[in-house]
Amino acid sequence: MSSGAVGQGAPGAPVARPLPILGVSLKLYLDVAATGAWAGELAELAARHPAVAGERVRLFALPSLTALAQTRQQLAGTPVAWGAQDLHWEDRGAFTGAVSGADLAELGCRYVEVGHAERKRIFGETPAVVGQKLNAAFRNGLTPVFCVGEQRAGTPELAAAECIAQLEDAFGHVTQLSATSEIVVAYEPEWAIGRPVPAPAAHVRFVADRLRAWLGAHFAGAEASVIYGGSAQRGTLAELGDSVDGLFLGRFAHRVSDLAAIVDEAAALAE
Ligand SMILES: O=C[C@H](O)COP(=O)(O)O
Repeated sequence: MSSGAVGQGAPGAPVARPLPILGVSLKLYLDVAATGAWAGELAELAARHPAVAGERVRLFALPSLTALAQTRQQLAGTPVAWGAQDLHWEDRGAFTGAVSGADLAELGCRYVEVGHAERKRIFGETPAVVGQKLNAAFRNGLTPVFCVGEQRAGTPELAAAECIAQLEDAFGHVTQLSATSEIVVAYEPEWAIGRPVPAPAAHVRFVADRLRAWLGAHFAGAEASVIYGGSAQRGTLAELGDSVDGLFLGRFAHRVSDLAAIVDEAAALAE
């Protein structure tokens, strides 16, 4: 871990409790036109739902890169934030096809996803690459949605240890935290992504608790949230309660009516 980068707080110090957060990654499921229709409905939901309009529940959307500029136009002026699903670890240079965190910040992105299981498994991102990308997010004032999760189903103790090792590995590359840095840790067991149902609630609660404790010891003073992803859907947040700060949604938020029901669950938790 880089000296001075983290560990500003005393071990066990409480992390500031954030508002419920619901993030949606569209991955590469929707084309540009379908993303436009979805974002339009999302903007309407934000306008009519009192918990979103009143900013008691935070929403963010991560469309595919080609739909990002359009999504920004549709969500500008709403309480819904937007961001990207990936970034490069350098901001400028000869990096064909790469996405600059500086450009994402210029496009008004608040969030950027780092270290998703699919980036590691399909695109071969190593822990060092993930750590450098985490640093690039902080450097550019973006809030990383930092994904951690065990590869195979097992005990919650082993899962928590694997996730914390991923956090420690990545934070070893972080040199650019500031007093206003924020992080969202998305706990996504790899074996629960793309399935019909999420991981068992007791498993998620145990791991989320350990992640919160780690953040309390190493990221105190900054806003840190732990959200759950991996086939999260209607009913998941109601079951998890305040053991998590929200959800990272995929397929089960493609219908904005389903997302609205999940916003209701988050609003109930916020009260
Ligand atoms: O990015 C989102 C997560 O990987 C969850 O996706 P999923 O709910 O479709 O399994």
